[in-house]
Amino acid sequence: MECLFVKSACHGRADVVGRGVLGRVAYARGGQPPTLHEGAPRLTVHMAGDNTEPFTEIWVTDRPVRAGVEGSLVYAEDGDHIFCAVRIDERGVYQNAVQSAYEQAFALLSRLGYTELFRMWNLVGAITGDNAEGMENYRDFCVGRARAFDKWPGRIPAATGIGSLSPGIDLYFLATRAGVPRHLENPNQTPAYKYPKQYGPKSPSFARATHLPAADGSTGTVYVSGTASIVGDDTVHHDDIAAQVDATLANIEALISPGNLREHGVEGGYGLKDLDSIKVYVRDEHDLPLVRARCAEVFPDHADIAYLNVDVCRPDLLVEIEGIAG
Ligand SMILES: C=C(O[C@@H]1C=C(C(=O)O)C=C[C@H]1O)C(=O)O
Repeated sequence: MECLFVKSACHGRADVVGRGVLGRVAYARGGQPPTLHEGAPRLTVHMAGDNTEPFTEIWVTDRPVRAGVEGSLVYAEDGDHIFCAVRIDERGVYQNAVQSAYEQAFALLSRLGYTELFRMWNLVGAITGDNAEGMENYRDFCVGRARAFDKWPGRIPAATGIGSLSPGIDLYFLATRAGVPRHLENPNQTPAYKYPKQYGPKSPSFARATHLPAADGSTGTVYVSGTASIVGDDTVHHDDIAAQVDATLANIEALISPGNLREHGVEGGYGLKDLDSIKVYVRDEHDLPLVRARCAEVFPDHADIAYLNVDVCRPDLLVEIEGIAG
């Protein structure tokens, strides 16, 4: 399985043609709930604006694909991996709907035998705005997700929890039955699931990264969660975008370094030049040029990299970066 970013509606990219599609996520200027489109799940999320380019993230495979719909979940599987997407429409309080969407996804993964959830994306409208009861939408979301994980026998994987530009919550997941993932923490950050109560009644359920082993015995793939300028559990470098970018990059470097992988029982290691499928979330439009310039310096020229001008999960975070090392 491989992730590709296609910059326009064009289907002509050579590395997509003729391959199976497990899922498409269109980062677009409006949203659409997931459906089956050309035999594969397609979710359209409202996350591109006037100053950032829409693109489609495509999960491709060389194995035969079987797609399906179950309740509000849309999915496709290839025997090794499954992609699954669901949308939660706008409502006053999200936690019950989030718990139920996660539980339905978990039930599907269990029934089809993809018991190793390794990556999830949570795209939350008005993420730092308040719900109908005055609780921040992100905290409300975290309550529902945590309740679902309390009952899930598996481990908590890598994730992104980020703002989107329309109300409601879009979720998509990747799980596997090939190989055992290892979920990684960052030596410089408090595990998010242990954040103190000041950040919300239920801590965010995610790991800093998830490692999937390779079939050929090489280091394998590290799915890096959305990473920001947080040290311990504190946001660092308030109102300083350049310093927040550097702290974010330092966090990613520490996370995927040989030393940290070894701590988690994984041989090998990566640096920023090994990242691909990179998404860079920037809160304030006026910071885009600086962030683009810095990312162009540190990430490989050949990497797929997309910029999105959206809110981050804490009001004081100006930037967040995710990617895949391998
Ligand atoms: C930036 C942070 O968290 C964000 C929120 C996440 C979530 O709730 O799933 C996952 C990673 C980040 O997108 C952080 O706490 O460091």
